[in-house]
Amino acid sequence: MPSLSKEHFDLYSAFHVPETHAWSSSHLHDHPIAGDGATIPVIDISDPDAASMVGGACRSWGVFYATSHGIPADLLHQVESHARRLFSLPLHRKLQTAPRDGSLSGYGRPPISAFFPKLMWSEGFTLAGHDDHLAVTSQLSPFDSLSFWKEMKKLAGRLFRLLIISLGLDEEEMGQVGPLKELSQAADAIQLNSYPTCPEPERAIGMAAHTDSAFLTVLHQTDGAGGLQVLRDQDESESARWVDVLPRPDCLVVNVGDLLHILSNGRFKSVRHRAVVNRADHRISAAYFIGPPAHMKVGSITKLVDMRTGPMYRPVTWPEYLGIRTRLFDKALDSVKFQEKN
Ligand SMILES: C=C1C[C@]23C[C@H]1CC[C@H]2[C@@]12CCC[C@@](C)(C(=O)O1)[C@H]2[C@@H]3C(=O)O
Ligand SMILES: O=C(O)CCC(=O)C(=O)O
Ligand SMILES: [Fe+2]
Repeated sequence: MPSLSKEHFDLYSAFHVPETHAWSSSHLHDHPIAGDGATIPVIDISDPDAASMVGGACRSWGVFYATSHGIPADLLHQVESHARRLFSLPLHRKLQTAPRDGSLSGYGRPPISAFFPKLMWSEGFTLAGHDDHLAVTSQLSPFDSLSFWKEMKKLAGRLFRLLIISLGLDEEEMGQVGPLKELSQAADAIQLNSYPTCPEPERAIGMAAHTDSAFLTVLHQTDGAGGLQVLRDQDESESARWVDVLPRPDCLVVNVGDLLHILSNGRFKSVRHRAVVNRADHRISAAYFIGPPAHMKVGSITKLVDMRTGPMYRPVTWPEYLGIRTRLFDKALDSVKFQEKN
């Protein structure tokens, strides 16, 4: 019997998927898996035409691969080995950094675990800011992550600017988004995810289907079998399908979050995604989330609002939105929507 600490099943020594981690087929097979036809956009973000390509991908897919992203390969490698070291520690050591007194930061299950009757085949470190990154991981696996946080924030600022340009906004039309332009004042967080190999991957899920709440998520994943899938529901003619987001060399995965969907008055799609597991490959991912400063209310950019129908969503701050999601999860976005005007 694999070792069981008081509340954590040891995923690393499991010979089967226990009932606690066994998901129903109806949940896991809610949509078919797309054939290899579906191709997620791969965008060179230093291309002169990058703004319209990034804008187009975020409208239709809500996700794309970014190349020429400028994050040094050895920095990504360092973060990956830092994460592997963290996750390879004994469970009781990792549990010492479990989130305490209301903080989000620390080792454990992703916050969305609370919404599901079954446990996911993954573990994670949630880091709500660089200071938390230091506080949580310094006694476990010292790593100076500051340059990673800085580089990811700079990249996120580049991507955000491309999106704003693609919306055709000029300075004053930026309105309250103005100070956000370079995202220098933005708030950010990192989620390190570990998906151990699974003896019965068809019965488990690494990370259940969700949308991210922030403006943008920039994700680095280890090479190998992959596991991230995005839901492509392009049009009525075909049912929605899960599309694999396989690891690609020199590519980071960028996806739109709920708050960018709100800011763009619904133009950019907050893509639903999940992570499946496999028998052979212990997968790690590092997701960087960037959003508005904690006190800033985010509503639809005025220029994008059709004056007849008014804005789609009411303004919320990121913390407010996380609170709404804690209560309503998948219904969070609908709960901040102004009722459809008939
Ligand atoms: C700043 C963030 C963003 C969070 C909450 C908080 C810290 C942890 C992030 C995640 C990481 C795992 C999926 C998710 C859905 C989750 O449960 O925790 C993310 C969530 C969000 O994107 O809303
Ligand atoms: O590990 C992945 O590929 C997805 C992780 C994710 O969706 C998240 O951390 O929000
Ligand atoms: Fe996510």
